[in-house]
Amino acid sequence: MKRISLLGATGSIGIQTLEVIREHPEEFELVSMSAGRNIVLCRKIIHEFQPELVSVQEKEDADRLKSEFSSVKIVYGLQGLEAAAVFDKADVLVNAVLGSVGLKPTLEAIRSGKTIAIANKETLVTAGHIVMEEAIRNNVTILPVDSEHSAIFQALQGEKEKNIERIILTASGGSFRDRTREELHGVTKSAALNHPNWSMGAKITIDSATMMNKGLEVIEAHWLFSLPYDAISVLLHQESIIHSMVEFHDTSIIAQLGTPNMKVPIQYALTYPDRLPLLSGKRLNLSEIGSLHFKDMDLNRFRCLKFAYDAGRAGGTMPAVMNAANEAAVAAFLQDRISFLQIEDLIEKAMEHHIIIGTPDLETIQEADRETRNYVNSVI
Ligand SMILES: NC(=O)C1=CN([C@@H]2O[C@H](COP(=O)(O)OP(=O)(O)OC[C@H]3O[C@@H](n4cnc5c(N)ncnc54)[C@H](OP(=O)(O)O)[C@@H]3O)[C@@H](O)[C@H]2O)C=CC1
Ligand SMILES: CC(=O)[C@@H](O)[C@H](O)COP(=O)(O)O
Ligand SMILES: [Mn+2]
Repeated sequence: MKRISLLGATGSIGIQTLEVIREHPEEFELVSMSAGRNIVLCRKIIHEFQPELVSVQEKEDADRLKSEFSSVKIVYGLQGLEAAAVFDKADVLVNAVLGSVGLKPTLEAIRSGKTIAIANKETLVTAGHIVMEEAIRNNVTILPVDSEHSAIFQALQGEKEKNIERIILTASGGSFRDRTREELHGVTKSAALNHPNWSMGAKITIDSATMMNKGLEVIEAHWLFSLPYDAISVLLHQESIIHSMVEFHDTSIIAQLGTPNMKVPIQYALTYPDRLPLLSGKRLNLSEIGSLHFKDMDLNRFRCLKFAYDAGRAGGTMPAVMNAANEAAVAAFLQDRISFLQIEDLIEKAMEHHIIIGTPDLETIQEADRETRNYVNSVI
């Protein structure tokens, strides 16, 4: 029996993780969890899964839940997130919270010896060097949940790092894949939120439309697989059937395929190195699909991908700054405060404005994150 702590239980990945737990009650148990502000769903999850510790974002919500669930330990805020992450009865932390708020709880969970199943890509983007160092120091395994990284991780089983030529992350192209830059002026929020292949939370769906999602994934891959940026490439693949590939020096390419279903990588991270049958979800039928399409990535069309390569190569505080600018800009777009194309303008401005600090510690990263959010909001 694997005992799970789940951060972001009320989100897209969180809900799918709960489905995996529900489908395999003999294998998995939810022992602690966090929600943000969706208290209606949080309450339902507590009733069904009966975790021992629950964290929510706001104190008022925590007070309300305390009066309803006397046998559950209810905590709140950033300290609450950390308490849920390090809960002593948990073996594994599934980090599916949104944004760089996921960083500190991940580090605390690593220090307390938990295996980490990481969906929260912002954690690795902002402080990959610290996270990976801490994981090595504490002999902790970090298992990818992001579909592309899970694909690469699966393709690398039994392979030697020294034989890798490059990895190829596939990108669907998002909601505006077939539009030119000129056609992006005035696009609506609802059009941007209409991802062609995946049903995901709002922020990552916008990241997908700006191609920042792939940019974050390039940096995430750099840390997870210890590869230089020159060995990480991105390929447009509109069907999201090949989730990513590894090319070896002998020219062989190993790819992982499947219908777009996040329960596969979530479940694999929870069962690794074993597998379990997936009890819900469509099997891939290639003859039904018929053909798959591929196209080189145009960095002038998808500027956010270029920003991410630049930030990753620059290193230091720059990836954290790029990420914070993106989080602030996407939040503003979702609140109808800026247009779609202003997202990338704001990220570019924030990166130009920032003076890099090399090999930053956690406090320096958190300060750069705060300053960048303030800067972006002041520009808006
Ligand atoms: N969705 C997907 O298919 C994929 C997602 N990812 C990554 O996984 C992470 C989660 O994505 P997704 O599930 O789509 O996001 P959602 O927006 O659907 O869910 C986010 C979760 O985090 C909680 N949350 C948000 N802000 C805070 C906060 N400040 N404090 C505490 N809790 C908070 C939300 O709570 P509430 O809703 O209760 O307010 C919710 O539970 C992201 O990093 C994303 O990039 C990676 C690959 C695929
Ligand atoms: C499901 C998942 O892992 C997302 O990160 C997905 O990859 C988004 O798709 P694109 O960013 O390729 O549009
Ligand atoms: Mn992904």
